[in-house]
Amino acid sequence: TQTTRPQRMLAAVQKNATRGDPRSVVKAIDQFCRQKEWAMNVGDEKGCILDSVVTEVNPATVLELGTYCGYSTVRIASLLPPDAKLITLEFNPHNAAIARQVIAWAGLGDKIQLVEGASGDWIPKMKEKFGIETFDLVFLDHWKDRYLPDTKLMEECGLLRKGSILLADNVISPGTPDYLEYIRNSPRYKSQYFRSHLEYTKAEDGLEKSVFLG
Ligand SMILES: Nc1ncc2ncn(CCCCCNC(=O)c3cc(-c4ccc(F)cc4)cc(O)c3O)c2n1
Ligand SMILES: [Mg+2]
Repeated sequence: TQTTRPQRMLAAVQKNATRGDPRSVVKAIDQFCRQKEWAMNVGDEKGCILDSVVTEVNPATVLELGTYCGYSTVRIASLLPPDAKLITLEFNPHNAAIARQVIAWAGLGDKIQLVEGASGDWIPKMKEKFGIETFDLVFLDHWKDRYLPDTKLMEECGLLRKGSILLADNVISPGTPDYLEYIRNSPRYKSQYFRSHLEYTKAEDGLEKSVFLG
């Protein structure tokens, strides 16, 4: 029977990456997506910007919205300090199953908690279910029309503190116009656009980094 793209991506990781070596997992996925099949990972170019933000913030608590196959999950977790925790939300059970295996291959299972479900359902439960006070860094990479409502939800649930960083993928392609409008005009955020390209292509895309001012 026909395999899925996430299954073929996992096979490429298991074939070409070294167990327990997160950067080799990232490299194997990027090679697969450049040489074999495009896939919606943040990719190597925007991934370098992601790396620099993670390194600068050095977060103890990270929330990722939209795991897909775990590429950015592994990329972020590979840079976290020893006791840091990354919670990643994925509602597609097939993608979640693939991501768990990618995360396991990278040897990062003890830093990452993958939760299956929709952001709108889980954000209000973060404190009670995971003992989270606030997130130091949030990576938004899920439904593009959920970036704004989920940001407002995180504010309402008290999950952001003065200095929390939001990093949003795809603000140009596919685009998140209502989120950009809000975050760039709100007195509660200081935003910065990092211009780049849509993963594995020449099309424009970029990351929007926003600091919550409290
Ligand atoms: N609420 C909730 N909670 C939890 C969840 N878990 C998953 N989801 C649903 C997420 C579905 C995938 C989201 N990602 C994208 O759609 C995406 C698309 C492109 C792209 C595609 C075609 C083009 F021609 C150009 C660009 C590029 C990207 O980098 C993207 O990230 C959830 N939703
Ligand atoms: Mg994306």
